[in-house]
Amino acid sequence: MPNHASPFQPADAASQPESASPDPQALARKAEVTQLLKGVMEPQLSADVVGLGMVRNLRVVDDYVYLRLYVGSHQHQLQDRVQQQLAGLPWCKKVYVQLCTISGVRTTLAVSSGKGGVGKSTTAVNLAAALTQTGASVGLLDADIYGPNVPQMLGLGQSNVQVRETPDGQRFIPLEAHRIRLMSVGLLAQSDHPLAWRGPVMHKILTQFIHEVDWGELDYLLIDLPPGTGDAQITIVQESPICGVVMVTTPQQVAVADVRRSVHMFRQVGVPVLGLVENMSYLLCGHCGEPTPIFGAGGGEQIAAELQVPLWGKVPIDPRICAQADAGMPLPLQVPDAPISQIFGQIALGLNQTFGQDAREKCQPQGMTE
Ligand SMILES: Nc1ncnc2c1ncn2[C@@H]1O[C@H](COP(=O)(O)OP(=O)(O)OP(=O)(O)O)[C@@H](O)[C@H]1O
Repeated sequence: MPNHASPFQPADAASQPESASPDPQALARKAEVTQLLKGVMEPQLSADVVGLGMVRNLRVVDDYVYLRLYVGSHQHQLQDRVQQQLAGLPWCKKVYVQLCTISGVRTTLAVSSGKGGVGKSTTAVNLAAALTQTGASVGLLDADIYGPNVPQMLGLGQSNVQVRETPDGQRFIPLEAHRIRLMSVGLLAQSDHPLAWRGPVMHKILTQFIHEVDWGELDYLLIDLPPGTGDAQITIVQESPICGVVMVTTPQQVAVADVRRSVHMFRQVGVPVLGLVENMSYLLCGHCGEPTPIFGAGGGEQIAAELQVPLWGKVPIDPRICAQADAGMPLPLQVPDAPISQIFGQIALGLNQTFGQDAREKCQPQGMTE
């Protein structure tokens, strides 16, 4: 069972990069605000809003405080709590709290990797499938502009995106396969053509994708990020209420440096990295069952220990993964007792203990349910 007991590392909104040259008074006030915000607890997660990475872009300009609060659809009350907590600041004329949320979505998680081709989309799809098997409602946003393969992996390769007019403007309607709701940047492009977007266009399209999809009610939204730490990842991370990252790597030593960079990027913006999945850890011999470490060994353990991120699972190489991806059927749904299905099942249960129904029941008075 993955260790989800304490997935949140201490984060300090005051330590985020300053955009302007630091003014000592503003810095002192920002530290004061951060300290106060550490007193605002999220009851289900038993952690404060700063440690959870919910407070970002905190700025103090003269006597005014500005911040963004990244929350799930069930956590809007934290906006009032933050306002109340900061109401007593003697020097503060007004606190502006911008609520950043995705309508209907409780928990947004990112699936990320330091480099391409390590199995990030495979992890996202199989984890989404494993989560649906726990009874959760799950959406998958394929934001990998370099290789948007998720529609194919769910058997939705050539589908068209429908748009609905709403009083709040246009909304994309997600596709659905195997009880997973899906939206993908790949569905915007002609097949076989690259998504050749320059910076501002890419920023606009990704932002639209995050905010203009009509997901309905979701327990989990998984975002399959593009690999690395470039513009696209930063846009997505800044625009979405990601409350944690699942980091995917391979056992190879060369993958470790990329993971390190990626983890530091998330920590810099205050987003907690919850766990590490080491993919392609070994090949199980079809005859004798002997594991062979094709891509080296030890990378996952090394980076997990160094960065203090729990290693949630070591996923073997299994040819059925490729076959099921081509067939559009996630392995946990087709072969629930395959080792890979079991590993993702355990990770899904662990996530539910932290974010799901299990955790909600724990923090409610006896006998009450939502
Ligand atoms: N554990 C595994 N066993 C066998 N094949 C795997 C495994 N994990 C991934 N693959 C295969 O490796 C290839 C790359 O996987 P995937 O597309 O998930 O990687 P990615 O990190 O998302 O890549 P990209 O950065 O290009 O989006 C795919 O063909 C996939 O089916």
